[in-house]
Amino acid sequence: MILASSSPRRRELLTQIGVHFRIQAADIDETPLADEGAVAYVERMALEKARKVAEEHPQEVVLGSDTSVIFSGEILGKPVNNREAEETLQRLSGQTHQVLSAVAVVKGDREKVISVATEVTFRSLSDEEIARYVATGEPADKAGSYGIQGMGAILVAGISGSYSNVVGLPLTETAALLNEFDVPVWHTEEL
Ligand SMILES: Cc1cn([C@H]2C[C@H](O)[C@@H](COP(=O)(O)OP(=O)(O)OP(=O)(O)O)O2)c(=O)[nH]c1=O
Repeated sequence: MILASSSPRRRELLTQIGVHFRIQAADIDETPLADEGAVAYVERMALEKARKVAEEHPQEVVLGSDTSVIFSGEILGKPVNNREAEETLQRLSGQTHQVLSAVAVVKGDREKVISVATEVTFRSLSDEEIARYVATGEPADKAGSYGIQGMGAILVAGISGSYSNVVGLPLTETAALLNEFDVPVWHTEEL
């Protein structure tokens, strides 16, 4: 199968569950449509990434995914610069937000997409701490301007739901989806 992603996190997560794959990143326009809801947006992104690669490889199973942070009805993607990363973290400080990841699997004309939501609560962060965190560079390529798997772990007071979903790929649901397309995962084959 092919992972249609440039994200090192997704590569690690998929490896973690014993899936054999190769990588072909799909570059797509990630602009939300006017009035597009958060679930519709992440599912469309995941599908477009998977479809783009599947068109070139009609016989193969292709997985695409997208992760966004949702806070007070707004879709927060990756920050465009450090200033925006700081503003995002100031907004999320002391609050609960949703991390929404969609996973799309496409093989030829057959396609399926699911999405999973995880609630993440941040403790209160000082402006100084936010500035120090942004200066590490970690927020730059991450939805919501943080990485729970990295230094960002200590910004988090707690989560409700799937952890891997926050990092970029909900593993329980991904394994079930791959199973439907007959892609082996560790518990379906000898490693
Ligand atoms: C909230 C959060 C996001 N992220 C990352 C996961 C995703 O890689 C990224 C969201 O951007 P995405 O656009 O979902 O993915 P990507 O551009 O990194 O890779 P591709 O489109 O090629 O698949 O944010 C973390 O790594 N940790 C976190 O805690």
